[in-house]
Amino acid sequence: MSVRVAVAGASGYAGGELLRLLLAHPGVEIGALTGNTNAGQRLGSLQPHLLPLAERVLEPTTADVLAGHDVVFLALPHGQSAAVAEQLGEEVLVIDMGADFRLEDAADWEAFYGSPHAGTWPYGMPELPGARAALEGSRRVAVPGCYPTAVSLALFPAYAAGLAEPEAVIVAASGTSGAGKAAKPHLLGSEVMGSMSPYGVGGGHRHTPEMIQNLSAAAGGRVSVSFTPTLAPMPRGILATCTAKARTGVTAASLRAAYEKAFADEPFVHLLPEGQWPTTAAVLGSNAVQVQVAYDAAAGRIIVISVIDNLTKGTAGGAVQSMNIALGLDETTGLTTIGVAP
Ligand SMILES: NC(=O)C1=CN([C@@H]2O[C@H](COP(=O)(O)OP(=O)(O)OC[C@H]3O[C@@H](n4cnc5c(N)ncnc54)[C@H](OP(=O)(O)O)[C@@H]3O)[C@@H](O)[C@H]2O)C=CC1
Ligand SMILES: CC(=O)N[C@@H](CCC(=O)OP(=O)(O)O)C(=O)O
Repeated sequence: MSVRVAVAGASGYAGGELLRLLLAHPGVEIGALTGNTNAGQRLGSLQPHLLPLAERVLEPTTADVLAGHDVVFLALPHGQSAAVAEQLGEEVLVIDMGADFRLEDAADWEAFYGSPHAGTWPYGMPELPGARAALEGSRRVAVPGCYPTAVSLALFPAYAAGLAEPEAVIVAASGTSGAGKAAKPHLLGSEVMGSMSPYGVGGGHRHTPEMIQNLSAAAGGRVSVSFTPTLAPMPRGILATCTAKARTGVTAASLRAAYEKAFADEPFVHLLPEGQWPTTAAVLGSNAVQVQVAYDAAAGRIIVISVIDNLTKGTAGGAVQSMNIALGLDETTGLTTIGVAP
C-alpha cells in the first residue's frame, strides 16, 4: 500500500531534498509538485539531480492542485503555510517544513516573526521526551528548524537528567543552503567562499525561542539560551557547539551515562566513542545526528557538540521521519544513516 504525496515548494532546497528522500521511500507515490515563480517549469531544469522526476512540470501552489493527496508537505517560506493548510481537509496529513506552527507562545512568534501566530502543531522531533506519542496518528506536523534540531538533540539529555544549569551558550556553524535558494547578496560565492561570518548576534535569531521551548520542556523549568549562528563556506551541514554550567556533583562519567541512556534506542542519534569528534562531512545526505559530550572540569561546564545535515535531519529527513510515525510506518522507512564521503 502506498500513500499519495504532494510537495508544495518543490523548486526550493527543502522541497528538493524531500523529493530525493521520497524517491527512495517504498511507501509513497509522488503526486502534485508545486512552485511559485517557477510554476510551469520542468522540475529537471530546477532540480537536475532528481532524474526520475525530470519531466514533471511544477503547478501553482493552490488548494485545488494539492487536493486528493493523503499527505501534503509544505516547503514554503515562513508565513505562507497557514493559508494553504487551512484549505486542506482534516483527514489529510499536512507536514509544514516552515516555522509557522512550531512555537507554543504567540508572543514569541510575533516578536521573532512579526506576524500573527497561526497556531501550534505536534512538533516533529521524535527524540524529545513525549514527542513520538504526540506524532502517532496526528494529521498535522510542525517540522523543527535546522539549528533547533542540532541544538535540542545535543542538550536535552543534560537537562532531562538534571545535570545542567538553566543557561545554555551555543555557537553553531551552518552551510549556506540553510538560507534557501532565493538569491541573497551576503550569499554571493565571492562573499562566502574562504570566510566564516556571524549573523543574528545578540539574541535576535528566530530559532532562539524554539530552542528555549525545547530545552525548557526537557528541564521542567525555563532555560535561557544565548545563541550565535555563523555561516560557513560549505553547501550543507551544521556543527553546533553547546555548553552549559554543570550542576554540583556532575562527573564526566555521569554525563556520559546520561547521554548513553538517552540515545540507546534512537535509530538516528549516535553518541560517538570517547575521543572522537563530530564532523559535518560524516552526516552529509544522511538523517543521522552525531554527538559527542565532554565535561570541562576546570571550567565546570558541559560541552556537547552535534552535527547534522541541515537539509536532511534538519528538515526533509525530519519531515519524513515524522510522516512515518504519523502514518504508523516504521520510523526509519526511506531514511539512511549512511553519509557521503569524502
Ligand atoms: N534550507 C534549509 O536548510 C531549511 C529550510 N527549512 C524551511 O523550509 C522552507 C523552504 O525553505 P527553502 O527550501 O530553504 O527555501 P527556498 O527559497 O529554496 O524555496 C522556497 C520554495 O517556496 C516557494 N515559494 C516562495 N514563495 C512562495 C509563495 N508566496 N507561495 C508559494 N510558494 C512559494 C518557492 O517557489 P519558486 O521557486 O517557484 O518561486 C520554492 O519552491 C522554509 O520555511 C524554511 O524555513 C527548514 C529547515 C531547514
Ligand atoms: C544559514 C542560514 O541562513 N540558515 C537559516 C536557518 C535555516 C532554516 O531553514 O531555518 P528555518 O527552518 O526556520 O527556516 C537562518 O539562519 O535563517
